[in-house]
Amino acid sequence: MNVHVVEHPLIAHKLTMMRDKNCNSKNFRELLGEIASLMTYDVTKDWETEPVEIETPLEKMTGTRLKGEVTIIPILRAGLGLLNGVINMIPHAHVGHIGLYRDPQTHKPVEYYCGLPKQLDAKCIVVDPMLATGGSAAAAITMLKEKGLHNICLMVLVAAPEGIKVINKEHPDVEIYTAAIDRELNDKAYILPGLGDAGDRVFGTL
Ligand SMILES: O=P(O)(O)OC[C@H]1O[C@H](OP(=O)(O)OP(=O)(O)O)[C@H](O)[C@@H]1O
Ligand SMILES: O=c1cc[nH]c(=O)[nH]1
Ligand SMILES: [Mg+2]
Repeated sequence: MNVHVVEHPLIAHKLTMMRDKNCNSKNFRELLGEIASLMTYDVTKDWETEPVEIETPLEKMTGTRLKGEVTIIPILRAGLGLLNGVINMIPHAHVGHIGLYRDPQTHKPVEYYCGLPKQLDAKCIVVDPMLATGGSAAAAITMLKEKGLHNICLMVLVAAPEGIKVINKEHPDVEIYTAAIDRELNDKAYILPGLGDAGDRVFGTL
């Protein structure tokens, strides 16, 4: 399976605080951003670098910088909750937006926005806290590929086994990074134990 569970005591601690139904929107947002920054460390750990000539205050040296362009793509709305945490770590990244919501009856994603930077060779990190049925992330990745973006990974906070299977089947080239793999989906396609509706908790629309 193409899935990495990013295991770290700080991530586990913060995610548990977020799952608690008494965690308010302010704390939920802050914790989500902090976990996104911590996860970025793992997502980028094998990224290619290149040498760069610089001058310290004392002498010239050959340093290291990330090679190539980077684009972060939050899936609206909830994906916006991860954006700042990732871009704080990669401040030169471009940002694209994909707007999708799940139809409450069919649980299928409905597209309402797609705005992407032009850098087609960029490494893309698609971010969304929840991978439930996998429909939204799979549709977002298909949209990126149709626009010519092919170097794609997916960062989520909580994944259901069902969603992981869908991404692995429809997009076997895409590595998934998640802070946790939960048990299952309920009959409304919510993740159990999960953390509820991530968008509502980020934006206080409960
Ligand atoms: O894997 P799936 O079954 O597609 O479910 C996951 C999607 O559902 C949530 O978005 P939602 O539709 O609630 O939109 P929102 O972010 O605007 O709240 C979540 O943020 C994912 O995008
Ligand atoms: O558990 C879930 C499933 C889909 N979307 C959410 O925000 N939460
Ligand atoms: Mg939602």
